[in-house]
Amino acid sequence: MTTIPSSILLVISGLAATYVFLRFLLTFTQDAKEPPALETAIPFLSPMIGMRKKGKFYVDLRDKFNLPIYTLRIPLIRLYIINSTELIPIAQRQVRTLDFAPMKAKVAMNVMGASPDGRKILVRDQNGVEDFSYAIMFDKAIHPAVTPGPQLDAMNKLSVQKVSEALETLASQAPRPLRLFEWVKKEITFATTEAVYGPKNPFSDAKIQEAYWKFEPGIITLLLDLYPNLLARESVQARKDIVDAFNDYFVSRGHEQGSAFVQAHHRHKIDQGVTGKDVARFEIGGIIAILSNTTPAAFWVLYHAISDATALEECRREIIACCRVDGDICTLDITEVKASCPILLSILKESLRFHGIGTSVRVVTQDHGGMVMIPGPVQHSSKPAYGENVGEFQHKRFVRSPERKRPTPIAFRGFGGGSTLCPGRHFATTEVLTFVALMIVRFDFEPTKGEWICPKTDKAGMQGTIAPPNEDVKVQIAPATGELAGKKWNVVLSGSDKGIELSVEDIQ
Ligand code: HEM
Repeated sequence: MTTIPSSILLVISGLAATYVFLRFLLTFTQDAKEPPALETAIPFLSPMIGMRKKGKFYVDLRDKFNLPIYTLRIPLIRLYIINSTELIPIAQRQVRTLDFAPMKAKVAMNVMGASPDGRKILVRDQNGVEDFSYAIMFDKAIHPAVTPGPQLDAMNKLSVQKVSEALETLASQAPRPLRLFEWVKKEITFATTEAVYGPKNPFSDAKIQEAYWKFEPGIITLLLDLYPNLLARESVQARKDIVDAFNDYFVSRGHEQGSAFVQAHHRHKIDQGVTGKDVARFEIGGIIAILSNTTPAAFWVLYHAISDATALEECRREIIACCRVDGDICTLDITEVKASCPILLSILKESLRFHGIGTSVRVVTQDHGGMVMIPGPVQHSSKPAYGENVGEFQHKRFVRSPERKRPTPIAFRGFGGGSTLCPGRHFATTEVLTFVALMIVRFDFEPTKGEWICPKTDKAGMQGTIAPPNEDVKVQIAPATGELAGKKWNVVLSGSDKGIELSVEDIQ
């Protein structure tokens, strides 16, 4: 008979004792008033392992346990995860009990690399607002510049012009092959930053664009402060290059020729006492906000508009209906596109739903502390909210029609919601719609592989709210044939003081 060596027996009994202790700890430290704690295989540790699956982890837990809200216990912190769509507005209304400002301060300190003085500004109470007043006052400071009205129109007009110029250049090169994501990334980064930063835009230097895409993958390592100088060296160096370029920009007063948005952000920094190179460091947060989601969003909206023949035909038809032809000149007013192209807008929202990976996070400032999380993928895969075909990309899902059940608006988290609702949504949407509308009326597309194969997204990091594709899509583009072939394009934005419905907050 074989016997088990005593050392192995010792390890097994040690593990069993640890397991019993952890289970005991979980049960006896869980308050009856808290949402139920999930019975995970190894208390405290299993959730940490599961989180590697990112958004899918929370979707799997929703499907397995079917709870409206639950507690996940990981070492040192409680996470309260909201599944129920109805609970979202209730949680979002508790603006200071469930507060994003402390989290934003942490992001700002670590990711932007604030100096010791800058760190103090991020956490302090200024003018009696309360702690973290920098973050709390930020939204108010930039609000007029990004809300529908003349200031936003001015920034939108510049972005429309830059997108239109990029497509003019592309038209002069077509037919040609294109690596779609690489190209979209480059052109959208340029158009967006030109519109925001103006004629002295630091991103007009290709090296600074490259630096941003080197910086981005290290954001989470920087945020968690996981030895970034060792584990995210490339990112730290790239951040330094961006900060140097933006320091030159602010010192030479480049922002004074930029958008109302960059000016409002700059004024906020100065009013809060930010000085020296921190003015440039604090811009890093703004750069992440404007670039990280806009580029994958533009890619996916374009991809889904051109890779489905029916969607392409229907979308083209509604855009062509907005074109005014006068001799050789075809004029397209983007304000009309926004108002009269419901299929294109639906593809945009469906792309954000289908490829959305963002989670809204709030810090609990009372009782046991911890964090409340609203994972976007849980809402975006909800059958009660979207119906049985929730797993499919439906290009007309968001088009209002008597034949179709309207998706529950609260369950659309493409732009987040509540106090952290994306303030740049109207700007970003105008740019993406302009870009895709022009692409599909001006060009024809053939996948180089002979068929459209939708890239997977499971390699996406956690820094953005829309997953970029794992690999690029190669296409052959050619000038579009048809009634508008050979026309000269005049793209305008006549202006609007009304936004379009992009989140439930826009409806209320
Ligand atoms: C299609 C492109 C974009 C998408 C999908 C998007 C989405 C989002 C989401 C999901 C959030 C976080 C919401 C939350 O945590 O609940 C957010 C925050 C933010 N976005 Fe956007 N965004 C886009 C483009 C932009 C642009 C172009 C700007 C600037 C002009 C911008 C400015 C911001 C800012 C400043 C925040 C932080 C808000 C806060 O925490 O107070 N975004 N965005």
